[in-house]
Amino acid sequence: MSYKELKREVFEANLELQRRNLVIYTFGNVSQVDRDKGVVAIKPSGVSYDDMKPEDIVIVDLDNTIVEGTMRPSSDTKTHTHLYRAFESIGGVTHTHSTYATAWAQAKQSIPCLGTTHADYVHGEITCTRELTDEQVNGDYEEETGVQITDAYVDRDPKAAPMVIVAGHAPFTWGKDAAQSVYHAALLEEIARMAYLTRTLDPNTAPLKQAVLDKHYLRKHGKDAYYGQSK
Ligand SMILES: O=C(CO)[C@@H](O)[C@H](O)COP(=O)(O)O
Repeated sequence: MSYKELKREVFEANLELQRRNLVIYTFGNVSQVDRDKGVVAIKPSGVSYDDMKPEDIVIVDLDNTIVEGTMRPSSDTKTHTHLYRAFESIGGVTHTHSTYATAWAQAKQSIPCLGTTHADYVHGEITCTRELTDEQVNGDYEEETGVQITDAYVDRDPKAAPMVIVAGHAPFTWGKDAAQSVYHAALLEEIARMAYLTRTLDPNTAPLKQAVLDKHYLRKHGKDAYYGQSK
């Protein structure tokens, strides 16, 4: 894929964030990796979705050095590239501040699997990371945010749970490409909203039985399916 084609795909994926009401103003960002070229295309920092153009998308390498582009890459670039280096199966990353998923992140609570809608897409809870330590916050903050995410996946397949919420911050999702990472961000927001409303109706709602969770997840994705369909 040429840089121009990669930028176009990432540009369209970023616009989809706004179309799905997952962001306002300049919140959030989407990227996609080209592993053959060793580069990542990502949203420029601080640019509103209404003003953004395909040529504004910035190309960086996996060490965060700008390869092509005149604008500053997203402030979350180091988190994106950390995930690409750690999770070799992923091709796209999305970060939003969508309302319900961010509320669970601010409450520092993982989202339990309370129903089959959740189970169709995530094989278990949607994990909330540990809070960053003061040392991490005062260090390379964006890189350390990525570390908190990958630390939560030491014993977990990122394909089986392509969405996470960062304590005190907001969600990150991923997928086989930028478009699918946005699709997972939209699914996360809906699942987070359902879970919030469920627990509002009954704070003691028990998680879905494991047999039902397994049935729903595995019939859709199988054990080795690569994320399943994305539309
Ligand atoms: O997480 C944050 C801010 O907390 C970011 O997602 C901003 O909401 C968008 O930053 P840029 O991508 O425009 O630098």
